[in-house]
Amino acid sequence: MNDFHQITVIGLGLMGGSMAMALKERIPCKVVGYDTHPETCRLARETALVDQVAENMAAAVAQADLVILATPVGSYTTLFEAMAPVLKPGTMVTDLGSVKVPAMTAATEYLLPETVFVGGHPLAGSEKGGLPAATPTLFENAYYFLTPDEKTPETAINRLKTLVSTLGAFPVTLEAGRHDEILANTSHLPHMMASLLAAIVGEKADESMTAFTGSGFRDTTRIAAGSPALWEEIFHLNRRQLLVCLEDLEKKVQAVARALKQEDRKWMQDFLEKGKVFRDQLPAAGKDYLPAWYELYVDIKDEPGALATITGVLAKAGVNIREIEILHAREGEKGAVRLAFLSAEAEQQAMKALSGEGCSFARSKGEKQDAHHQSSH
Ligand SMILES: NC(=O)c1ccc[n+]([C@@H]2O[C@H](COP(=O)([O-])OP(=O)(O)OC[C@H]3O[C@@H](n4cnc5c(N)ncnc54)[C@H](O)[C@@H]3O)[C@@H](O)[C@H]2O)c1
Ligand SMILES: O=C(O)C(=O)C[C@]1(C(=O)O)C=C[C@@H](O)C=C1
Repeated sequence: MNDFHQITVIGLGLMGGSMAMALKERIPCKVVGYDTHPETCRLARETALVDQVAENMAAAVAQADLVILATPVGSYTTLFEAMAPVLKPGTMVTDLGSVKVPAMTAATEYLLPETVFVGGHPLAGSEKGGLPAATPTLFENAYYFLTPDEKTPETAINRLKTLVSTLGAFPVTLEAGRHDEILANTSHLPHMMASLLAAIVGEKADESMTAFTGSGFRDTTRIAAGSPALWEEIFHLNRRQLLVCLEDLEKKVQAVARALKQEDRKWMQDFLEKGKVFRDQLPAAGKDYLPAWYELYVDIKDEPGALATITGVLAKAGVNIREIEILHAREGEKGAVRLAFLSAEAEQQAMKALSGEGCSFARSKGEKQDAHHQSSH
């Protein structure tokens, strides 16, 4: 149960705006917001994003039971220093920042001992920034890291876990250093690779190349459109871990180049095979943390209304879809929709309902089941 009477969100951009919306929808408490950008404050007031947009940081946090920082991590030291004398004793502070060791260090250094800081980081976001890009569903079905340390009271961790679960996310507790190591590999390096790919084509200043960027290039570079200021800061703050990743990358690039030069096609085939195997099993990755998923891959023709047919059939059958994802869809061609359910029962119900409509689908175990096969059971 939520026991925060007032939650204050500092920074009302993509992440803070989404957090404020989600809190307003799901948590019965007063939500106060603060941002240094006047246009963001104006929009927040105009759209009634929060119950109150504070005039200054001190006013925003003075009565808060929980403060959530949703600003760039580089701003934390100044913010912590300014809020430390204003916070009520026992107030909890958390954040949404992408790098956790510097956040934990700044909190220890600048917040008073009676303030409880627990680092947080939802593994959800977008390349688009600012309040206009915010959405209340951003945290649904997302992993949400919490990085307490050995001094963090268990009750504080549990209060945040409850809040995170109420937002529809999956709380995962991790040591801050381990978090930064993992995210260097799975988020920060990919962002750098996307920017590298964008640079390779962009710097050629060749119009044909820009024109002929297909979905492969677009898929692999989407995140390069993220805020340069935000990402430069993330790279800088996690540079130690990122440099380890880059050393690994350098070795791998050299190995690939060597195989090409030596025409070692077997090596290349094996390398590509390993990548495919890893990528193919990704939806199941993280199952140590997530409750078991029951997944169906439904074949669809990529045409208007195809998705609505599936969701309509399942809604009629009263089946709750936990996650939905469109895969490999290209205009006018066949694609697939990945549906995830939380129980085997829901998956069974979905299979029954879909086969009744003549849909073909595969289960995540890989066994192909078509409408005929299903309806004969
Ligand atoms: N963008 C993502 O996909 C993503 C995902 C997870 C976590 N994060 C983290 O969330 C945080 C916010 O990122 P975002 O994408 O929402 O950025 P954003 O630019 O959309 O929003 C940041 C907001 O903070 C405000 N701000 C900046 N300094 C401030 C200060 N000192 N006081 C008050 N307001 C201030 C800005 O005016 C802006 O409105 C970052 O720490 C980032 O690492 C981002
Ligand atoms: O999907 C995206 O656009 C993101 O960049 C989200 C993403 C990521 O998955 O790497 C990026 C940075 C955040 O710290 C968390 C999530």
